[in-house]
Amino acid sequence: MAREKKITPMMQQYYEVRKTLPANTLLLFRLGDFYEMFHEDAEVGAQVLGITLTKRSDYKMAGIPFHAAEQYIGKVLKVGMKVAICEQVETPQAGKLVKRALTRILTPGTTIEDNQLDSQRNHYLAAIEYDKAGFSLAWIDLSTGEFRIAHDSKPDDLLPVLVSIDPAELLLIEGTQENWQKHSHNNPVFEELIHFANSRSTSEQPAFQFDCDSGSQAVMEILGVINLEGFGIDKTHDALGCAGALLHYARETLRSEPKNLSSISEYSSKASLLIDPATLRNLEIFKSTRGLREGSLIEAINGCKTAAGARLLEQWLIAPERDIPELNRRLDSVEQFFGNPMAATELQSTLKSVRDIQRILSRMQNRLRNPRELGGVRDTLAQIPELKASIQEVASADPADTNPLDGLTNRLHELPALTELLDRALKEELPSKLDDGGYIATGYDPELDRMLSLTTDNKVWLADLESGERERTGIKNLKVKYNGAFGYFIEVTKSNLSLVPENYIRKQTTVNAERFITEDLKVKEKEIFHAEENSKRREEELFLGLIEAVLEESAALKETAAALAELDVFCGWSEIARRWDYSKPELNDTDLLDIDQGRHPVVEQMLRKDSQGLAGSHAFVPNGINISASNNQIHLITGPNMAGKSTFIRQVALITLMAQVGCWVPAASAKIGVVDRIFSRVGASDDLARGNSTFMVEMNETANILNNATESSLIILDEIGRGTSTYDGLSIAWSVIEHLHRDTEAGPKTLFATHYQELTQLDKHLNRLENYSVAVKEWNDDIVFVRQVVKGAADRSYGIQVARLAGLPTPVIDRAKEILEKLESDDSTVTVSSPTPTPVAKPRKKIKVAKDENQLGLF
Ligand SMILES: Nc1ncnc2c1ncn2[C@@H]1O[C@H](COP(=O)(O)OP(=O)(O)OP(=O)(O)O)[C@@H](O)[C@H]1O
Repeated sequence: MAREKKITPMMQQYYEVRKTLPANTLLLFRLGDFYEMFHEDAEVGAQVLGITLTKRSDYKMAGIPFHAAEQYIGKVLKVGMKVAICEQVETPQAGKLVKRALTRILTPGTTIEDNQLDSQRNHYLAAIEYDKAGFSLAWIDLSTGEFRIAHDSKPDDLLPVLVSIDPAELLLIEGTQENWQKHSHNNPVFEELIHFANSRSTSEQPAFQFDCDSGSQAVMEILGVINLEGFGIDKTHDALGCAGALLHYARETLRSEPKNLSSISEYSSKASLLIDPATLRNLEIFKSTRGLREGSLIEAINGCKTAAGARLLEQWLIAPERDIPELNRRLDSVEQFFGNPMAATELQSTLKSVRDIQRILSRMQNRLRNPRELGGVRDTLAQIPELKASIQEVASADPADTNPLDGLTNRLHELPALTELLDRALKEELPSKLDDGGYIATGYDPELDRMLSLTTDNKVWLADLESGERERTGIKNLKVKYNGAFGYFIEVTKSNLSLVPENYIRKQTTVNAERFITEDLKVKEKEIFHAEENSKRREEELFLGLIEAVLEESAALKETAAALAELDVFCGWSEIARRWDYSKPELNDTDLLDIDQGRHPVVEQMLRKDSQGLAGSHAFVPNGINISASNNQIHLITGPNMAGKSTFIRQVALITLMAQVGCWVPAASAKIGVVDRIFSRVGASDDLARGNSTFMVEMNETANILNNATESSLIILDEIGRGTSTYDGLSIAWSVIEHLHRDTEAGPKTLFATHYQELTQLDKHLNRLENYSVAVKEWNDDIVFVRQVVKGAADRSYGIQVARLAGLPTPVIDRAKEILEKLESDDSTVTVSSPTPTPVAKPRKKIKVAKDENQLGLF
């Protein structure tokens, strides 16, 4: 029989904690100066962190030094796992098991530590519930205190915001993912949700945690209110269940209430410009198709100098507006800085010294405090008077009575008493760790000064002791030293031992020397330890007092931080507008989109970069558009490959979006009738990983557009139908256009780029369709791209010329020309001449318009 193994009390303690943890969690168990992992955790941890796996008696172990823990924890969170921290919560005593407790569970969505967050991006934890009542959503950023909910009967209307917030972690009711899988067959919403959940850390929680009543109660409790009317939210709001689940999870992981939540707000899809997930990807709003920030719209229009500014810009892009007064406030604010470049530049350079108050405050409220961040509050407050004065300079240049910047200035609080206190209390240079001590300025607290002078006196006493003893004993290299194990001692080298006086008490022998203490030194040592302990305790007390003083002003500080972020976005936008020659768009509620000399914000910057800042042959060619839902609703755009069709239709969508976040636009002028949605079907975004063929994706996206577009929407469609056979594709493209045109007075504004020449005939039949083309010049059988959008259809497609430009071998080009000629002459008997295969598609025939019925016939 196997001998029963004895478990040590410490390991017993370990197992007790381990069994309470959620799945996918590594337990870091504090043992002295190390966090240790045991058993399976050690194996996983060693692999994820690249550290050594060791074996002690019969279990595996892996450890990390406690002072370097943060960077290791960051690595674990990055792979989507959680980390539980079990700390020693009392001073260890020899022979006694030290008390330990779980102090924190760090998860990808709830971490608030500085070096585990991307300072430029919001960091959300989201909860979703999708049932018969509709789609509910709540999200929270624990690092800033932002807390929002949303409910919609149509999930399509909330997918845009869900995908845009891109949460680090997702909470779902137990069994949800299995349920989604069951319903996913040919249902794009479920497919999108499954893909969304699979691409981030997801935790399924018991259904009771999503209960609406208890959620509502929990939200009111945490915000300290008896109803939610003050936030414009009904107590029975369907998404309060999700909000409750978030709070429950936050409490579990922080091991205490989140203390930095002071408000909750509702996101309404009705008040926002909605951009469905496919369009967000296609238009490369938050990242390029290669998955990078570089090449995205957000990168092109980010001129922020502070992290909080960059995060606000992201928030505005997450929920673009339809509210014209709010958009005008932003556009007007940019104008103020645009007109005063000197002041704007000055403001921007001052903003560089502003610290991230939103996140610092959130950490302070949740017990993560350090002297350097406290100093950050001081340094930021010190900038406020100067910032206010600079804004006033800008604002006073405007003779109007009310200035768009007034509201912003009023939200910047100088807090003179707090500023003075922090100035007086803190040293200039501050440590990042509380334990390091030495952060309170001399003269702030007489008590601390007295304790510190004792320590200084003691150091003098020790120095005096060394020189005095050297003289008294005649031992020239006698030293007074200190180490952690023995405290203070006198060290004498072996060669001088004969000179050691009688009152020295031998303590330790080393290879070359003997160590001694004396009665006096022992007494002094006690005094020194006592004084150091006292001064450290006193310093921490004072630190807590200062934290209290900051937290008392948390509401004003929060408001100031938010205003600073706005200021940063406006200044950044004004600088971009100047640098790239943007103009202020005029927003209205008509059905018109009128852009004069528009440019693509990202391609324009890329071209300039490629030409190392020089204009000329690499300069972007501007193009305008005038399109309205009730007049010329559909623009059919033809033109050769590479001519610039996709770029043009995308730039129209991007300019509209930019105007609806309040940013100036790359155009000579723009009048934008506010749109409710932007849809796109652009490019071939293969989705094989999600089990869909290219054509299936194209049709899913098209179906979504046809089902959800309204007269106030903007649609850009690029080569619909090209993923299938010519006739099928043409027929689909044709009927899509007919459907969008509708028999009514107006329809969604649509830009339709195509290579199907046949469709250009549709203008004879559909009175709100106009033909446009991107012009090229022909020169000796070659083509030159001029990138200009002109009225009228393109006469031919020039595919073969473009293929030659791309470097296709000459024999292939010559043979292609031969085949094309035969096909165009309606001769279906193309001679087979190896190695070029016979074309499989039937030759294309011309479209005829059946004159008498006003109907189109294909054959
Ligand atoms: N207005 C413009 N000014 C300068 N360069 C442009 C402009 N429009 C497009 N380009 C350049 O031309 C390239 C091709 O443009 P785009 O992809 O829009 O062509 P396309 O007509 O849609 O081609 P295809 O039909 O093959 O998809 C772009 O990558 C861009 O670099």
